[in-house]
Amino acid sequence: MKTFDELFAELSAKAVDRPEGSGTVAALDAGVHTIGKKLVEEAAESWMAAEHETPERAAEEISQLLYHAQVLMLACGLELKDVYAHL
Ligand SMILES: N=c1c2ncn([C@@H]3O[C@H](COP(=O)(O)OP(=O)(O)OP(=O)(O)O)[C@@H](O)[C@H]3O)c2ncn1[C@@H]1O[C@H](COP(=O)(O)O)[C@@H](O)[C@H]1O
Repeated sequence: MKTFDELFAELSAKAVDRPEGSGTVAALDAGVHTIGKKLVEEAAESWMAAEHETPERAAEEISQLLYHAQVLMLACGLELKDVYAHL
C-alpha cells in the first residue's frame, strides 16, 4: 500500500531514471494523447464499478484512475503542489 504522494514520488523517479520494463516510462513515451485516453477509460471503469459492482471493485478502478492522473501530470511537467494549489 502507498499514499498518493508516495506514488507520485515513485513515478517522478521512474520518469528520470527510466528503468527498463516500466509501464510509466512507456506511457510517458506514448504521450499526452494516449495517457489522456487511458485516464478517460479508467474514469469510465470507476463509474461502472461504482454503479454496478462492489465498493472494493470501485476502489480498485479508482486507484488506477489516480495512477493515470499522476502519469498525465508528469507528462505535463506538473508537480503535486501545482495541483494542490487548486484544491
Ligand atoms: N498503480 C499503478 C497502476 N495502476 C494502473 N496501472 C496501469 O493501468 C493498467 C490498468 O489497466 P486495466 O486494468 O484497465 O487493464 P487492462 O486494460 O488489461 O490493461 P492495459 O491493457 O491497459 O495495459 C495496468 O495494466 C497498468 O499498466 C498502473 N501501473 C503502475 N502502477 C504503480 O506504479 C508504479 C510504477 O509502475 P511501473 O512504471 O510499471 O514500474 C508501481 O508502484 C505500480 O504499482
